[in-house]
Amino acid sequence: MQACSLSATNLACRRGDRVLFRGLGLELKASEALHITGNNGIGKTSLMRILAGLLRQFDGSVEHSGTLGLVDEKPALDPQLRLESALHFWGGLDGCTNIQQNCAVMGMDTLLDVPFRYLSTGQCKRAAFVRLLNQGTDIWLLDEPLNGLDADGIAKVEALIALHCGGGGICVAASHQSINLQNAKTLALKDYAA
Ligand SMILES: Nc1ncnc2c1ncn2[C@@H]1O[C@H](COP(=O)(O)OP(=O)(O)OP(=O)(O)O)[C@@H](O)[C@H]1O
Repeated sequence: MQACSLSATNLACRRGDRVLFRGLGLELKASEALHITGNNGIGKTSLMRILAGLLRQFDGSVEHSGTLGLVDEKPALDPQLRLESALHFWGGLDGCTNIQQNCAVMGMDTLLDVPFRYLSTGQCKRAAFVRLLNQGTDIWLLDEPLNGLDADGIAKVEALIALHCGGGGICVAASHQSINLQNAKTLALKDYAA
């Protein structure tokens, strides 16, 4: 993995007529993790989408080196396809050769024949993490990564994050839930509320 970094300077976000936050800065280097906290509607998803380059900030700048992978509520897996085929569509583009192995890591290897649309909420979240593993990106942006997961799923995701950061990756997780992120910094979005 290349040495990665992620920083944001003086960020502001506006949705519709409302400025949600302003003056937000963060700086992460290889092996670091950040937990972004805040109540419903404060702007966590908006911030994650800005960091991912999917939403334009109102002010400020974001810089990164290394590849980005986002896990959110929309895993972009084709609901009409069997899980295996849906994963292979993206896996082919990502050049991933160990899709089966990543499915096993998330406990999804017995569900490969099931159409994606039939998966439960927690199974969809696990599939989203399989996709993230398949991508092999340096910087993980995780929006509510534990939503829908049972205790086993939570333990698996927390272990994956620890492994990712231990190997030089960066993880930013936005959640109102507590997450066991080793040595993580915390950013309370309310401190930047406009
Ligand atoms: N396209 C949009 N136009 C106008 N307002 C929007 C738009 N998208 C989101 N918002 C508003 O921006 C605010 C922040 O939404 P966001 O999803 O970022 O919050 P959040 O902290 O992730 O919330 P939650 O914890 O409930 O997931 C909300 O009040 C939401 O209604």
